[in-house]
Amino acid sequence: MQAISPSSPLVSFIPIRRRITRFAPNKLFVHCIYRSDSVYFPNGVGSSRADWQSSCAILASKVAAQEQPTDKSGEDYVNDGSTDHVAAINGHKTSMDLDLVPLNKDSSDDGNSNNNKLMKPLTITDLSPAPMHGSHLRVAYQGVPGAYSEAAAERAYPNCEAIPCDQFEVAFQAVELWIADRAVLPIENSLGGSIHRNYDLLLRHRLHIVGEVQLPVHHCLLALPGVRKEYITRVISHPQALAQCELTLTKLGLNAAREAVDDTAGAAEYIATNNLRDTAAIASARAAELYGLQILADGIHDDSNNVTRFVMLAREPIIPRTDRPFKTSIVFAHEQGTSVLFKVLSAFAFRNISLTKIESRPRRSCPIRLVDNANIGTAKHFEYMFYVDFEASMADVRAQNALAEVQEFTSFLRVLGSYPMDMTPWCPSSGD
Ligand SMILES: O=C(O)C(=O)C[C@]1(C(=O)O)C=C[C@@H](O)C=C1
Repeated sequence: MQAISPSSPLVSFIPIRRRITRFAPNKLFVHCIYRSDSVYFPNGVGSSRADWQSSCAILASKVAAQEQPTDKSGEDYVNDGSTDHVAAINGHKTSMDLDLVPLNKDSSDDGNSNNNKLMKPLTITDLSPAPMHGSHLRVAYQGVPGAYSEAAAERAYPNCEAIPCDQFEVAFQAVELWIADRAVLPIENSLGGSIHRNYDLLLRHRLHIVGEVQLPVHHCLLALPGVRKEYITRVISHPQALAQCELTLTKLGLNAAREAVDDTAGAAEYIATNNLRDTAAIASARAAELYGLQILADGIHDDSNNVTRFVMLAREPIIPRTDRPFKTSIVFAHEQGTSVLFKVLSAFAFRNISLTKIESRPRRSCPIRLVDNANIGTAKHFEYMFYVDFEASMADVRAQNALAEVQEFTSFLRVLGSYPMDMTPWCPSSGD
């Protein structure tokens, strides 16, 4: 496949995706992305943004406020206060594209009302759509086409319209503003660990976790066609991808500096756009194909069990069930910090509820607690928010009782979501 470079335009002005980027407070811009002879690279290393994209719509806050849908699903809308509601994108009313229950419009539209066509009553399935129904859903992810997050969005919601966003924060806002229906974002990786930014954003925003996807991640070392390993002086990729390939990069004997960029596919795109013959990217085989790069080394992650867990986010929670394995994610804090941790965790242990993950993050509203002891001095304790995932549904009475107890020991408690566990058969990464 041809590289995208100034001398070899691939396809001129064929819209391939919408990409969302945040330019200014209170305004979100949705861009039609055009693949022309130069390629946009987010926030990075020598971008040529203007050449590659053209603005399709400016979503002004006043228009949005007038047209904001007033149906039930909009009532609970909450955002962080930094952005306004948006109701129309490129002429489409955003609420119409959601997977809400379809209404029979025949009787009111043409005057030939057909009284036999009565609306079907709502069922529990309408209220709690299965998370795998992806068609017509617009799903925000961070990165550019070819990113693992795009693959995760498509796995979570097959046939969805995957919408690239340049930052995690933008993906959250896209859902809050009804530009997207869901977001699919990485939360932890089996080798690289937690994606802390998304833990912090879960707390700052009001979206609900409605599902999870565990994606085997198969990394390749990519470079321009004809480039040999010996020419490489720099390897660029997402920090997580660099961490996941750290040992293998050393074993390959590359004498190369490592540089972090926004996403793996963006790294591949950047090399292609700027015709860099001394730089390699860590990215997927699909990114190699999309941006016309060759695979210098295949499967360079340090362990074949390289899996990233993504969470699926929505404006509304799903109704928890007990007929299949569910997981629940909570976040809590206490003025006495770590001293209550044992009591909180014992609420789950006594009920035989397994914890699958525990993470702590700085408590930014009061990061330090001072304890004065006149004789000895002042102890400075760091304060944390604790995130816990446990294996039970909120419909399970054991989980309800455990949380009632946890509430007694904490000053802050929020359920981030109760959602079906990813139970797809184990299939370690073997090439994408
Ligand atoms: O850069 C990408 O391709 C991403 O989708 C991001 C991301 C991450 O944030 O962890 C996702 C999966 C891999 O673990 C590496 C990078």
